[in-house]
Order: sequence, then structure tokens, then C-alpha cells
Amino acid sequence: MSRKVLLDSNEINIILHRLACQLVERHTSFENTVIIGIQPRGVFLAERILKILQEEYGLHDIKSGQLDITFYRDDFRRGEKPLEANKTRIDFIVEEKSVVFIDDVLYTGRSIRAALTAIQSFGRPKEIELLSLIDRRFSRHLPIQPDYNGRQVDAINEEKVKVSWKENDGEDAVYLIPK
Ligand SMILES: O=P(O)(O)OC[C@H]1O[C@H](OP(=O)(O)OP(=O)(O)O)[C@H](O)[C@@H]1O
Repeated sequence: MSRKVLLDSNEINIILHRLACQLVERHTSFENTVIIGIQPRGVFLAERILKILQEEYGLHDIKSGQLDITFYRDDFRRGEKPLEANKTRIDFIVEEKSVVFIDDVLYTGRSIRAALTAIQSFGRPKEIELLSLIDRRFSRHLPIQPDYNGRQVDAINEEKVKVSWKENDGEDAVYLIPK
């Protein structure tokens, strides 16, 4: 069976603009808000959203960073291959800030649970929100939901939802890939 396109680049573009707009509606000037892309693939989404916030809303001073969760996952000792961590880059304190986590797919919720633990090293945020491009609803293992959501997708566990980004994969698209 071949992969199925769930979102094409035009649809992704429309959704990204809507998500950026929703963030502005809630966080206005982003004076007390920071954006954190979850490594690895949430970082591409975070960069895209930041670009829209800069170019269309003139918000050039938003604090942003990248958070690696590799060793904070509850299943990190279970794999057979040695794990390679990505880079964490947060050059500010999140104490009393509103933090917006950004990731491409929300599935079981385990990555975000790990991110909630990992961010503690950088202070105690006032609040944490979650923005995801794809919400694989009905697949959660934990009580974690997105505050801003691009598209809900019903996929069975054997299927994979893959988000491709132009800058990394040559195109913007979301695919449903049967296993
Ligand atoms: O809610 P969860 O169950 O934690 O799933 C969400 C995570 O899954 C994906 O990464 P994944 O580790 O699957 O990487 P992959 O796309 O390379 O398989 C995605 O980028 C999210 O970070």
C-alpha cells in the first residue's frame, strides 16, 4: 500500500498562518512568552511559525529555543541502538514565563511528558501550552492535549504520520504511511 497525502503544502501554509494568528490572539506582544521547538522535528515547525510572526506581525524579538528530550523519555533505555541526543539551545530562563511547546505530531503524549520534565532545568514557567501540527487523537497514553492544533488525524497504531519540511525533506507535506 502506498502512502497517502494528508496535507499538501498549500494546506500546511494555511494552517501555519492560522496557528500563528491564534498565538498572537493569546500572547499579543510575546513580552512574557517564549517559544520552544521540541527536537528534532518540532524545530522546523517552530522556525516556520516564528517566521510568520516576524514577517506578518512584526514580532522580531520573540525569545525562542530548542529542547532535546532524548534522555527524558520514559522508554529511553528500551531501544537496542545507542541513543544520540539532539541539541538543546535555550539561552534564557523560563522562570515565570509563558512557554509554548511546538512539535509536529502529538501521538501518545510521551514526548511532551518528557519535555515537561526537561524544561524544569531552565526554571519554573508560569504556564506551558502545546502547539502541534498534527493531533493523532484517540492514541494518547497520557492526559496531554494540544492548546493549538493544526489538524486532527485518525490513524491506527500501525500507521505512521510523517511531516516533511521543505528545508529538510525537499517538500512540505504530511503523509500517512502504512506499515
Ligand atoms: O506523542 P508521542 O508518541 O511521543 O509522539 C510524538 C513524537 O513522534 C514523532 O517523533 P518520532 O520519535 O516518532 O520520530 P520519527 O518521526 O523519526 O519516527 C514526532 O516528531 C513527535 O515528536
